[in-house]
Amino acid sequence: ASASSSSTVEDGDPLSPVEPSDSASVVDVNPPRGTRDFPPEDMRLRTWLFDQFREVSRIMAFEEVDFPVLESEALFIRKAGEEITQQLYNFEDKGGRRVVLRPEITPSLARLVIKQGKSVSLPLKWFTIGQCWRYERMTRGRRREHYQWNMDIFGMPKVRAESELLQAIILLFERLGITSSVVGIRVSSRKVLQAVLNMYSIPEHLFTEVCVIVDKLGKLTREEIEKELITTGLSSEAVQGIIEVLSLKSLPKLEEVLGSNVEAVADLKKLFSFAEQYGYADWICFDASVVRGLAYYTGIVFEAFDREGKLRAICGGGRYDRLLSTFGSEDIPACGFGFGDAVIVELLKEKCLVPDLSRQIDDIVFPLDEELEGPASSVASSLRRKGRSVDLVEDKRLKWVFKHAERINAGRLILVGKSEWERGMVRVKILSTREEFEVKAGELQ
Ligand SMILES: OCc1cccc(Br)n1
Repeated sequence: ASASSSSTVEDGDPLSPVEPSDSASVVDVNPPRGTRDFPPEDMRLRTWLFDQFREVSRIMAFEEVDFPVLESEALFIRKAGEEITQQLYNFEDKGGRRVVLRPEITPSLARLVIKQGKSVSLPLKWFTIGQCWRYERMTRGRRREHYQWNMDIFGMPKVRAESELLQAIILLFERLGITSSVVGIRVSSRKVLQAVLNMYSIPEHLFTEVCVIVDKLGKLTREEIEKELITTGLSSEAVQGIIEVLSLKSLPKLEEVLGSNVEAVADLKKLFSFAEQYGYADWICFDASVVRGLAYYTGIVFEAFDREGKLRAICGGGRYDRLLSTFGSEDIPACGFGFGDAVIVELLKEKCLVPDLSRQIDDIVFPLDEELEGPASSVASSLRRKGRSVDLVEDKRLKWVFKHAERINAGRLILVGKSEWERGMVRVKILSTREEFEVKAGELQ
């Protein structure tokens, strides 16, 4: 979205007139609306979280990939009325190209799989962690960017793919100290809705639109959902039938309603039986109301939620077997999820599960006066070349240095003093034990 030249832009916040740089007023030091800075403490938490994402991806034998945040707008033009495509952060670049800051990562994955063509051996298991954007009117004060961990499997048509992705999500929760009593994962299949629409002979072309509407169950009232469904042309009998089936939370009941030979039932039964074997059955539950809001899902869908119901979905995903053909390529069965960096942090903070991530520095090197700044450089350099983290401090009073050592949890204080240096020595203080001794500068480890 580009800022207009008039006094306000479409999201209502008045544009401050651009001040000449020599004016008294300071530039606005806040990041753009809806975006975040990551000062060191926040960055340590983000890095720790992303390290957990990476470690689970490694354990699951996935390969890391990456894509530009900037993508062609064409990758995201879909007609199903999804929120994500109605909030595209789109603009025209200086070459007249229609581009976006990507709102999700799956289409980029699909694009690369198509581009790689026959050179990739299937199944392929790829993951990435990347920033995603939306242009949302700030009236709702929601963020415009977040980071998403995505794991996707291409070329695995059976529910093994969904079972693998569920294990990845559950391994992540367990690494964070979250148990199945705190978080659950609702699982269903869009084939449930497909079967219901078939029961009412509803035309295929309405399927995606109906999915996007019923995904708002829980956000809109039942009446609003029914009204939107009727608007798409469904009979009130069909609407009632859909709402009734989507309120089911028992797989045996679903089997009663749809019959045993419906693909949705077979898939879900297989998935729940695998879950027992993986040992994560207590994490997942069948809930027919789960459809997820992305147009391209075609099968099993799932979303993780906090059992207290205070937060938005923690992550979500599903099968999308026909995405590639929407880009003009031959379809490859695929399945994946997106896991955002914001809701999970809210949950960790609420459950006091954020680990101690304070700074840890091995050594502080401090010259006791100016003429020792050179020798302090060689002491610091030799320790760093041995892989130790060293904070080289000067022009400070010793009192400040001790305070600083505490602040950054330094292991040792290496004091470079004149009399010691003349004897080829430095003074070492172990900060945890207050133990102090001299060491030959050349033998410092
Ligand atoms: O999950 C929807 C979404 C997409 C892009 C950016 C943000 Br914040 N949220």
